[in-house]
Amino acid sequence: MGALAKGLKPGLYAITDARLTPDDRLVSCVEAALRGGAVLVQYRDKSASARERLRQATELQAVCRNAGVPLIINDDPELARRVGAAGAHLGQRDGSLAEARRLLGEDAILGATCHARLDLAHQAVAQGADYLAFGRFHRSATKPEAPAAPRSVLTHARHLGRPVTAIGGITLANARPLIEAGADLLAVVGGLFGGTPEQIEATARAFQQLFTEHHPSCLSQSTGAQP
Ligand SMILES: Cc1ncc(COP(=O)(O)OP(=O)(O)O)c(N)n1
Ligand SMILES: Cc1nc(C(=O)O)sc1CCOP(=O)(O)O
Ligand SMILES: [Mg+2]
Repeated sequence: MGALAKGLKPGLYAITDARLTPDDRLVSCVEAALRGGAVLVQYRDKSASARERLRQATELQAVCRNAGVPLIINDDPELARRVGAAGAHLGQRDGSLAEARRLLGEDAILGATCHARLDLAHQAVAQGADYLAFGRFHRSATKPEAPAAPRSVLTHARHLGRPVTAIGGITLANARPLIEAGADLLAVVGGLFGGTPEQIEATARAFQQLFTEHHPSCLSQSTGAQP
């Protein structure tokens, strides 16, 4: 499998977190994930002020642009517009995908949370989502209240013709069956951003290696890995 629509590539989707990637290490942690080959980054912060969020998102946009990797802003299409990010991720209570599309334009990447529900995925596609996120697949310290999802939803969702993202409690130890079930992207917070920048880089590289093993032709350009 090669590149997906809108320049998306199969691989690790690194999601920031106010606890694990606090302000003083946000940029170094994301840079480490990018060095390890993360193919997509999401800025997700539920606690910072609007002013802090603008500054942090601006910094991450510069880092991601340098790396040639799209930055997605969680919950907030207006912030995505202000910092020139590639797109936004919206959950079921985060407002309309159609309005986000109007605000950000046709080229923007819009992601939608679908939990374990294919009906929500169908709706999201009809409303213009570019990728579909399902989860949670394992216990998540980041979002323990997220409803559980079976791996089979990843396989079924492939028929919808949008990149399929898995999220929730994903680690190197449990990632492979999710890729085998059909995940194009693995969205990870705790299973990536727990350690030092060196550890984050190594973990990101190991996630990417799982994709390379599953799709031997698809990642050599993005990671620099030899086939
Ligand atoms: C890639 C990805 N998938 C799912 C989510 C969760 O979105 P949402 O349900 O809106 O919950 P919050 O992240 O806003 O707490 C996500 N952010 N990213
Ligand atoms: C933000 C989020 N959304 C989820 C969902 O199921 O929709 S699970 C989740 C948390 C992901 O963090 P971690 O990798 O640490 O479990
Ligand atoms: Mg949300």
